[in-house]
Amino acid sequence: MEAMQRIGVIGAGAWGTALAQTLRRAGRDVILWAREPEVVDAINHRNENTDFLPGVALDSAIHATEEITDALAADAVLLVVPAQHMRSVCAALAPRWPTGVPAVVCAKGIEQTSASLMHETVEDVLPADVPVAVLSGPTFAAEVVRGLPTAVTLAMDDAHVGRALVDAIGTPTFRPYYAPDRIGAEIGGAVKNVMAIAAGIVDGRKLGDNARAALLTRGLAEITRLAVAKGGRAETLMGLSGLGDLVLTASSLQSRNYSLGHALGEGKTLEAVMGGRKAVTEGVYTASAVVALAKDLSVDMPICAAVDGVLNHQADLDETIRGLLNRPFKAEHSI
Ligand SMILES: NC(=O)C1=CN([C@@H]2O[C@H](COP(=O)(O)OP(=O)(O)OC[C@H]3O[C@@H](n4cnc5c(N)ncnc54)[C@H](O)[C@@H]3O)[C@@H](O)[C@H]2O)C=CC1
Ligand SMILES: O=C(CO)COP(=O)(O)O
Repeated sequence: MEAMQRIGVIGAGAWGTALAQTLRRAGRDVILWAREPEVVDAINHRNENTDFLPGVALDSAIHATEEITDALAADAVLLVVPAQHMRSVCAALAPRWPTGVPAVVCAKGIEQTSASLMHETVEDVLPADVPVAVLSGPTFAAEVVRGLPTAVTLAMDDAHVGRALVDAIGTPTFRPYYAPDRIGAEIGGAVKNVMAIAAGIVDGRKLGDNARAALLTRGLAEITRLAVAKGGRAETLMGLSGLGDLVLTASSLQSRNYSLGHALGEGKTLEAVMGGRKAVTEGVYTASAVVALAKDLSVDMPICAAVDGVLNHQADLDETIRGLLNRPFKAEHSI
């Protein structure tokens, strides 16, 4: 397969911007679509994304555009819009998508209206010949954009295209590991956001380090059950896009999801926290979608259901915690 030199990036939030900078470090030509004209202007004229990733000097060769289809003049296209907007954005791209050019899903979430994973949503809308990969893993944009060492999972069935994408995106400080399992990679990335909200609640409520460790371990068991029921591999969840991202996101106030949970645990309301935020907090939307998906697949996901109850059904926080702690004792592994 020919080397991929020109890469389109759809979405110039924090993550799309950090990926564009990474691609420049890898020596690629980058065209970055931003929804906001002021973001296009700031990137092209001041080499900074003042709205979504302020304070970092971007490579001056990153070309931002307001015209979404400009980003399709590329050898591969990264899709970096919030999960609930992925379908409408892909619908705008579909009629002009170049034959056979791979798409890489970089969002982490499950669609609320359909309980679809992002690669399923993208495949629903883009032409059938588009190979769709998933990029996921422990990656705070603010660290990636500065070139701090990071490793990720690049998942797709086709190892040949996967290898070409790894070569196009990878640098010594941004190391993609190929995996064949998109389902596992996506479920790990999406559901860890819900677990991070739960872990933030545990810490904000001062329930202790033991409780956080228990939550994360049982949370990983929940995530793995869902991934396997959907057709993914358990081993993927032990990798960067599973355990790796869960550990990162569920233990740092840098995370929008964890910090939301932390504030809820301290007694703030969802409206008060979200009202002051421009950045997307994916776990808020994925919580209800994951509960619907788990129901479809008959998978028990008590932690996700508890988070959904608190966020979307006015469940009392302390009663919800008591409910989880009073579940019947059971074997640690299915026997
Ligand atoms: N920020 C991070 O560290 C990481 C984020 N991600 C994922 O990347 C995805 C994008 O997140 P961020 O770049 O952090 O976003 P952000 O929170 O920095 O910015 C919000 C983004 O949403 C876009 N947006 C708002 N309304 C829209 C609409 N109607 N249609 C299309 N786009 C719209 C804005 O243009 C902006 O690009 C999310 O799924 C997130 O989970 C993944 C890895 C790391
Ligand atoms: O996905 C992320 C890190 O891997 C970013 O997490 P937050 O969206 O919670 O900030």
